[in-house]
Amino acid sequence: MPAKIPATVITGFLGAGKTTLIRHMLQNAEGKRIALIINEFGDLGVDGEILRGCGIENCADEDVVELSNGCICCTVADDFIPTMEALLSRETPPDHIVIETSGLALPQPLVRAFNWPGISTRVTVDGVVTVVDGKAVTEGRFAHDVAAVDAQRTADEGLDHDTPLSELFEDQIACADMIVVNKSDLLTEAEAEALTTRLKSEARGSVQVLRASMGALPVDVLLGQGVGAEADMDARHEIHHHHHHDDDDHHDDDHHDGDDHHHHEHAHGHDEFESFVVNASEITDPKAFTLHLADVIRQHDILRLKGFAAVTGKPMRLTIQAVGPRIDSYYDQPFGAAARETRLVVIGMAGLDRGAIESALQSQPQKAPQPA
Ligand SMILES: Nc1nc2c(ncn2[C@@H]2O[C@H](COP(=O)(O)OP(=O)(O)OP(=O)(O)O)[C@@H](O)[C@H]2O)c(=O)[nH]1
Repeated sequence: MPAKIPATVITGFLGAGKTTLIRHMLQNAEGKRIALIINEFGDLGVDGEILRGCGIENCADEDVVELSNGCICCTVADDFIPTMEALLSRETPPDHIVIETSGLALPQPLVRAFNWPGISTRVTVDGVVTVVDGKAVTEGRFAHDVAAVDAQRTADEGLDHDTPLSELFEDQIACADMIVVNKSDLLTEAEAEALTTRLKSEARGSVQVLRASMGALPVDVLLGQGVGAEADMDARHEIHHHHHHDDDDHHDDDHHDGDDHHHHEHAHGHDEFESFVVNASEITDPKAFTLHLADVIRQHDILRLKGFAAVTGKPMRLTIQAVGPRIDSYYDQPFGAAARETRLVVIGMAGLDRGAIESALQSQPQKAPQPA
């Protein structure tokens, strides 16, 4: 029997830097044939576009597979398993499979899926890498400390108080074989130390915690962990229970039958989020536009905004990435055959004011204020 193909699961909250880390890995893969499976939240395939557009030699377009349904933990059977089977039955199967989960996915159901008949004999989970936005967590956004997050939420009447942000984060930590404290460039030495110590204490015992900037870690460190995570799920319990639990003791597990126990524990956190795509015309002033975006993000509590903008007079598309209040933008490649338009995916907690956000993003901001 041929050796099992190793698969690495890359998880981490929205905007932590999963795509950036994968891009770096592909650029440094040195001939290793890596197939990528991407599961994005929202229908704009930005991560797939970024990775496909990277022009990396080892990364042929056909090696980037996007799962069509938003949520990997609900669509394992319909979407993920067939995708894996198709990959495995290729004439030249990949040396390694890397799966990028959506920033809102729980990794546990995905890892469990590797125990499926027909999959378990051919693939094994080499390791689960959880990418953490070091800056955001240090600032207390989607932190572990549920009490602190809840206190913050309760203090801010504009926020829904009963949300699974911190649960998702903790589940992603609980499932990790390796935790990457990314965005270290934005942290002081002391902050990086403190966060590393804290994550080590929250994670399972054997877990490595590594710092990185722009996901730059040696490929040999990321891949080849050889853990076999799918056989070790008991150690990776989802540590959180139904998120209504605190409010209502009658929601305890006991009235659910055993089979749906795990399902119940997941509490379908992702239903609490929504995403949509906004199309807009060309923008004339990218600087003014990003300032305007920052306002819209703040005003509407948008968690993540990403996509491409067409800028008048520029043949290249402007990639825009916002994680909370921080916005990056850069020209990445010509539009080519794609329509010259601005397309942005917006992700936030359910209840976003879609109409208001759409019209705000579609309105052209005034010229950027001149520096004094
Ligand atoms: N300063 C800094 N920015 C980073 C770093 N890593 C990623 N970023 C930026 O953070 C933003 C989000 O990075 P992505 O790699 O798209 O994050 P992701 O986890 O794939 O995001 P989702 O797929 O939306 O969950 C981008 O603008 C990146 O350029 C880092 O180490 N330092």
